[in-house]
Amino acid sequence: MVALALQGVGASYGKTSVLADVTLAELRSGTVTAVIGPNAAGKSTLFKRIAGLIKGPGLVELSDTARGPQAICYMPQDTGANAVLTVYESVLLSAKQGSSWRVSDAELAQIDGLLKALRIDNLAFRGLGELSGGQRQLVSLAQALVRRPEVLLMDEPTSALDLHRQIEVLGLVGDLAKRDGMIVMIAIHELNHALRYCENTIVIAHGKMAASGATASVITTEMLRNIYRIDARVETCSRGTPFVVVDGPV
Ligand SMILES: Nc1ncnc2c1ncn2[C@@H]1O[C@H](COP(=O)(O)OP(=O)(O)OP(=O)(O)O)[C@@H](O)[C@H]1O
Repeated sequence: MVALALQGVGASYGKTSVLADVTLAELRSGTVTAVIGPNAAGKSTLFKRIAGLIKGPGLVELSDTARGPQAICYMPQDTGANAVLTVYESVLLSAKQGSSWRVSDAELAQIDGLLKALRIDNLAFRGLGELSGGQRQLVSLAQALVRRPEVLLMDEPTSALDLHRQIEVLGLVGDLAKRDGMIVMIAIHELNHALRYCENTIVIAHGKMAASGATASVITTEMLRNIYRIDARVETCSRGTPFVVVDGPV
């Protein structure tokens, strides 16, 4: 079991500060948290700061974990495809990051299972350079999930996927979070997915945390007006799922 908390976290690029004072009470194992907010708000920067890829003020506190920094995996928005590798090789390479090169049958079985779960097993021996954008995104997901991180930071992981694949992937990630006790944070623009798949939501706007808490308490008419500058309502469908109805710009 792992827990993650942030205290006064910030980040700069050169002399320009783009993120400041992000404080977050403990996120717990098995939970999925949406990170939402307008373009250029600082969502990816927050992930890079949590993953230790950039430095800055404040504290990223990870509870005792045997795996140290390896416990955190950041899946970036754009993953440069190494065209030389096949899908299978790239996932295997990711699984072996930071460990010995000996490959066990269990690890091969894990990769096979993951490719099947993501329905890309048919692509296993295709070169990464031959894939569509959505297929590449699914391979990036496999590369992240195969590492079995304790904290998984996913930057717009479904942006290139069709609607069927989007809900399949978000459902799978939620199931794996619960099964393996992962903390998952997902930067996502589709607010209906946040409402449906993420128990908690953080709003980042202008490099600051504007709100955080249970998703239903964060995605409100008031927040949509203040942060996104849209007139909108959160309604509940006949099956009980909340969704955003947009009336227009403010
Ligand atoms: N490597 C960089 N060097 C300088 N500035 C950067 C760099 N990366 C991002 N920025 C700037 O930092 C700010 C926050 O960017 P970030 O990528 O964190 O936003 P975001 O919320 O993830 O945006 P989006 O929803 O558009 O992906 C932006 O103003 C961006 O231009």
